Amino acid sequence: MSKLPSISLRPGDPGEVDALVKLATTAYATSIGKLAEFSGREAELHQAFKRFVTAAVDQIIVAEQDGALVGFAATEGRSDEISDVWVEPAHQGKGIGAILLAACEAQIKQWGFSCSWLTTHAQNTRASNFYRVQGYALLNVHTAPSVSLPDITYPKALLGKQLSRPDASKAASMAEVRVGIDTLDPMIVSLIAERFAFIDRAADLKPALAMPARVHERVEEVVANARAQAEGVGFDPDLTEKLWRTMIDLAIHREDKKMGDPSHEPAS
Ligand SMILES: C=C(O[C@@H]1C=C(C(=O)O)C=C[C@H]1O)C(=O)O
Repeated sequence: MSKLPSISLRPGDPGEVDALVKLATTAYATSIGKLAEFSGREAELHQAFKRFVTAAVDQIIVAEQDGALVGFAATEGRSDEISDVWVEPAHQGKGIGAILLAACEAQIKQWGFSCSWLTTHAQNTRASNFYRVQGYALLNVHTAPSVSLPDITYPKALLGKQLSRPDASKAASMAEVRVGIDTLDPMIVSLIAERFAFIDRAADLKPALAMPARVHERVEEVVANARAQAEGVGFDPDLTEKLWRTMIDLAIHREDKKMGDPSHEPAS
């Protein structure tokens, strides 16, 4: 059985400014630093991080694993913007970023905001995928200066997440109804996109297993699960079944198309 990482969070300490700056500059070099024109500017970047960490150290949330500093995150003052999430490269992919992000979101919610937002380099696909999985929706892509070195501009993705959802029973006007719907739809679309990524993987894997696109027993199992889930939350199971059968038909159609397409290269 694999050992779960024992991550603990605590506020930053003024005595560890240099260690935090080192962590951030190392993580930066392997992400944004590879995408934007920062070469030859390492010393200035180091200074910029040092100024930021020194000024904000008590607002920084530090992650430790077995006593070692493995990451940190920060909000832009007491605001709804998450300005920094850095994880030591050797410790990336272990869920530390998700823990740090959730800690920032909990603070933002506590301060009374209903959304959190952040920017990342638009071509930093690893970061974008991470934030998408954590529930962030892409709001726009715009060109803006680097916070650390403002003479350098690069395409930034603005990502946002709804931290608390509108309550339908409290919507008093059609305008509020529509705000509620417009808040939920981006989340639903993100989840559908994630679900269909698994459908695409099924189309990759099924040919080698001689499995057809439509597996009747599995379809019935998925529909039964959705009906049970609907009943559990007090929603109409028949309506849920209709929605799910339509979605599954679309999924099977997509699998069939991919599997029959001679240009489709199944992943090994
Ligand atoms: C993903 C699969 O392919 C199809 C799609 C399904 C779905 O959308 O959940 C369920 C059954 C399958 O026929 C699968 O076989 O599990």
